[in-house]
Amino acid sequence: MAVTSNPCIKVFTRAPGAPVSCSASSSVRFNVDGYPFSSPVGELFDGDGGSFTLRISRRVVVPGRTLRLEKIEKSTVSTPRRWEGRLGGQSRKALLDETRSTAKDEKHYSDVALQEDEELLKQNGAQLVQQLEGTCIYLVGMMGSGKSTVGRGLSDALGYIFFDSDKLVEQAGGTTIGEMFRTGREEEFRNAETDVIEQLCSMSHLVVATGGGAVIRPQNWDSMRRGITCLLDVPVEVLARRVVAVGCHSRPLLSGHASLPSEDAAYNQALERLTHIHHERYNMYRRSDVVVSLEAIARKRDLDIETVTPTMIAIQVLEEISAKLQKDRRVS
Ligand SMILES: Nc1ncnc2c1ncn2[C@@H]1O[C@H](COP(=O)(O)OP(=O)(O)O)[C@@H](O)[C@H]1O
Ligand SMILES: O=C(O)C1=C[C@@H](OP(=O)(O)O)[C@@H](O)[C@H](O)C1
Repeated sequence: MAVTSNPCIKVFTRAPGAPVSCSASSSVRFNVDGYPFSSPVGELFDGDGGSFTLRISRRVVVPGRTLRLEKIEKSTVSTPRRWEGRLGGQSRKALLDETRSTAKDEKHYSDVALQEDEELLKQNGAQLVQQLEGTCIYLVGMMGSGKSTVGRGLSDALGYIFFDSDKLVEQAGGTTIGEMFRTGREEEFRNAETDVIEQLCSMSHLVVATGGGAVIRPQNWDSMRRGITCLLDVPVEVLARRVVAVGCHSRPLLSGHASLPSEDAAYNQALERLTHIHHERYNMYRRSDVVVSLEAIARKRDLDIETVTPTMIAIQVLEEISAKLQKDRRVS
């Protein structure tokens, strides 16, 4: 993933040879490997019908390849709806699967109840997207708090694009996070994470699952403050159970060098490390614009905390963000 200032990229219309007609108020929206960009046509030059070159004035991620233009829109603030067809179905299914597997005891949740939540999430998403006007959402929180799982569902409900910053760091470095930590390159990982977050923050219509440690760097906050930050607050005992269930190999801060004799031992080790990290970072996590607490959702719905589904959490995230936006509007 290369970062370039003032890059020029060649853009082709969907149908080669089709005329490109843009008015001064148009904006061009397209995506590169799933990264959405938009650029006012003021920066567009060399149009020749089927293709034209676009100068991008902001710092953006440019893989240096030919792009296919998806749409030219008449307004600089465009709706993200056009992404729905491509991304929506799949991530909605993923969230539903995750939610169903979370509802381990099927007696807790009938299909009707699950569908009602799904419906509510969709409705809340459709309402909030109007208020958000493309503002990005950054999910922060401890390892295992559900940033990736909940983030996918949120992006689907909003018609936003979802990114997991850990995955982008791995793609950029051509290695795994586990490998970077194992070979003593945590600093390199943190720098790459900062780069990725900085690049993402120049875009719009994104839900970003940040890495659990993104909050430790003020520079990351400077980037994330361009959007809305949301903390997923999950008790450490729940986190430990989750990460042990999937194995700690992809979370190097939790896995030791020696393999542990039992699941109990793995749980105790994870709990101890998570408690320590949580204590160290607590004040940084609390800087988030909104806080979504798993305990509060469980109380509100009169549920056992372990049975709160990702869909329920995504609904709460939308509610908290909506309340924050309304409050901000009242104040200004
Ligand atoms: N609400 C939930 N209930 C039960 N398990 C969950 C929930 N949310 C996430 N998980 C599980 O916890 C693990 C960690 O979730 P993940 O989304 O990867 O967290 P993060 O991105 O914050 O590290 C995954 O195995 C996921 O399936
Ligand atoms: O808390 C941390 O410092 C880390 C959290 C991980 O991300 P998840 O929160 O997605 O597990 C990953 O970025 C890396 O292992 C470091």
